[in-house]
Amino acid sequence: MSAKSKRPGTANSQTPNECVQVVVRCRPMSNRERTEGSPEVVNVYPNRGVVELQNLVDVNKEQRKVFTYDAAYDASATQTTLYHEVVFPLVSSVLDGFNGCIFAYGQTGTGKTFTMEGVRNNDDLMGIIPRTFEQIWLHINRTENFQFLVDVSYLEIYMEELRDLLKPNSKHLEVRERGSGVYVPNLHAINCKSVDDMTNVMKVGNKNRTVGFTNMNEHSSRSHAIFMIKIEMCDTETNTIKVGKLNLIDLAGSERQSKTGASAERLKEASKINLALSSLGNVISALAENSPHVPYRDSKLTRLLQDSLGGNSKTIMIANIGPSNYNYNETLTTLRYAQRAKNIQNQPIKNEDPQDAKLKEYQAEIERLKRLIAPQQQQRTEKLAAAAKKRVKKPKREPTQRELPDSVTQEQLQAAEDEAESEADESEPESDKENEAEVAKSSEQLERERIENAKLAAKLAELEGQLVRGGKNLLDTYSERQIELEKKLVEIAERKKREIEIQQQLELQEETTLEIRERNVSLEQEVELKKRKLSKCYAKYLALQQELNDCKHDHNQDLRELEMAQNELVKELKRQLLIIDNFVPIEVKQRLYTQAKYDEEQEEWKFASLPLPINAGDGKFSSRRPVSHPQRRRPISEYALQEAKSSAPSALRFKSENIVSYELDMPCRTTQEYKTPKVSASLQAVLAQAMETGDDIDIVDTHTKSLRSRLENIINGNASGGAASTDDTPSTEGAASNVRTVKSTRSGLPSPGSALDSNRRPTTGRVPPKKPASAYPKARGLVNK
Ligand SMILES: Nc1ncnc2c1ncn2[C@@H]1O[C@H](COP(=O)(O)OP(=O)(O)OP(=O)(O)O)[C@@H](O)[C@H]1O
Repeated sequence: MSAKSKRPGTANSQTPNECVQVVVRCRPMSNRERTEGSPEVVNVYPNRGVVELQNLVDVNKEQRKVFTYDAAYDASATQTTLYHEVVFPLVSSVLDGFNGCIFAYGQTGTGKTFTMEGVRNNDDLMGIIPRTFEQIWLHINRTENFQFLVDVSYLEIYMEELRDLLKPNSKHLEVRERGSGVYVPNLHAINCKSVDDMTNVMKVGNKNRTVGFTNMNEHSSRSHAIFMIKIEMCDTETNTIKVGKLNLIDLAGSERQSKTGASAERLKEASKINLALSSLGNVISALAENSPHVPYRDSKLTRLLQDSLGGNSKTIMIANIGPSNYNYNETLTTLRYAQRAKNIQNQPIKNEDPQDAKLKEYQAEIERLKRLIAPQQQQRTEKLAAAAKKRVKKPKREPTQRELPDSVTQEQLQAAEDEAESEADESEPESDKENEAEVAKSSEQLERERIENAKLAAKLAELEGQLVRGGKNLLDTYSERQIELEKKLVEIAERKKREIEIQQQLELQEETTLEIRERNVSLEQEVELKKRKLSKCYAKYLALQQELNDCKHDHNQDLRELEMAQNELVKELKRQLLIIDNFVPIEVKQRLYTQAKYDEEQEEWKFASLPLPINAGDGKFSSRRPVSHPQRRRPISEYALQEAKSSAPSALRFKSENIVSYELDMPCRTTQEYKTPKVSASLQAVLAQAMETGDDIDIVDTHTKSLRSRLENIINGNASGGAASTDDTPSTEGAASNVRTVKSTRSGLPSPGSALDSNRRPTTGRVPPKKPASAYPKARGLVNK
């Protein structure tokens, strides 16, 4: 059944939802535990409702577990304290027409039976059940203008079977459900009229209860026992009825086979007990988690507890635990279940004017019987009178024994008979045989009616006897002082309960305050941290901005320097080109152009060595040097490069190709010192025009183009008389570009006629994609002669 779909009560008033009240009770150390030297691991703080469990089993786990409950009792708590503080208010509610349930839960041998029943014939050690008897009858005896009907049943669930403890041989019992809740049809109920009646019922039931011996407990309950008290109350002034039901449950203890030393039979019992308890645990969990499905139907126990857990009852769970480390795991399980049970919400209802109240039935029956008896008595009296008149001679009749239990009715009857007889005596009619027969006949009829009447009266007396009139024996039961004492105890209990609640609230508030304070502290720290981060970031930002400005400044400076360098280079280039074109003989120029080669690796122009004559083997020298791999450059190692640069004698072999680096024997001088020729005015104008570059050289393409074209013009003009360009010989334009000795990456200026000569260094400073290989390894500067 769903926890949300609460069963409606029958004409009852509903109170707000109420959580299951959970109380933990820790028993003292047993003798066995003491002798075995098992340490105590449970600390109870009764004024805060707190239980602390120390973990000595697994050092890796949390050392202390703290649980908070509605109330917690240590070994020193007395039965009286527990009753007045926990149970008394609940029983008062039951006497006000509510359903109530108290159940003791826990491991075997932790004191469930001790808590519920206590020690017999010992006022101090008396448990909850006998104390409720006293409270109930004290209430009944105090309450005037009320009629009470108190019925008691006692049953047990043994091996998942319901057994009537008051009628052990009764047939198979079942749990049923109806509008007002779960019930057990055919369960024997005994009407009680006093504390003694109830105590006797309990004793009879306990005698029939299944108890066994285990290692953990000498008198271990092997069944779940449920003592049911039903109190029907009728206000005789308003004629309203209310019903209170109280279930007092002593569960069998959960146990471990290894610890209890269970025999085959005990094992079977234990498995059933554990099954029912685990289904109770499942129900508690499902209710605590507000699950849509609550598995009440998994066991008889949970079906019977359906109203008490998540139903219409006020419920108290007493979780019994032991203090010893030996039972650490079981104690932890019990405490956890108890913690969960705290979240179960019930919807208690007040059973007012229920349709199925026995008291109502009884009252109706009594009325009916009274109505039946009264006219019959009247008739009888009249008949007796008439018969007496007719009687001539009064026959002396022995008075029959009155079976009527009701003294009032008997007196009335006696008076009527006496009256009739005296009347008959006074009139003294004459005896007549006919009359005598008639009288005898009517006497017989009267006798029959009288017997019938007596039966009805007996039934009436029995019904009336079951009903107890309230406020009768108050002074017999308790003195005024005792009542006063009782009230004070309840007051104290109430105050203590409030104290615990306040203490718990205080602790909660302290925790919250601490949390807030911690949060505040952490927020302040966070702010401080963020401030520091922010100032760091700002400093970084300023530094970066400065860096950016510096970079910009440097960049501009570099740019200016580069422009200046470029200008210088262009000027130099122009100068050199002019010199070459005007003063270097064409053949030399051609040779230089042919030999000039751009070294990609060293990024500079170099003169390729002239091919040496090679001995072909036949005594003749071949002009061509054999190529190990045609059309490929001979690889030059880093070592070779280094050696070529050094002046060591061993380095000669690496310099072999660079003929330019050899010192030549200077020929005898055949020329004269150069004297500046007299340049004609027109030539000077041409030179001046050629050297004219302006202060700032624009590196934009158009400008470069114009410059280039001007240079080309100069070169072409000067070289027009030289050798004509062929496919095999580089053109003059190509030669002009080959003269460059500056690193073109630095100048950034594209060489003139770059489109015509593949040997020229590309304008971008990068090697252009290779063209299809020609017949000669141009890359090495080799040309067909
Ligand atoms: N609070 C207590 N003060 C003193 N003795 C106690 C207390 N609780 C339990 N005991 C003792 O511990 C023993 C076991 O208690 P009890 O039989 O009530 O356990 P139980 O939980 O009902 O066990 P089981 O589940 O096996 O029936 C008994 O001898 C009982 O007197």
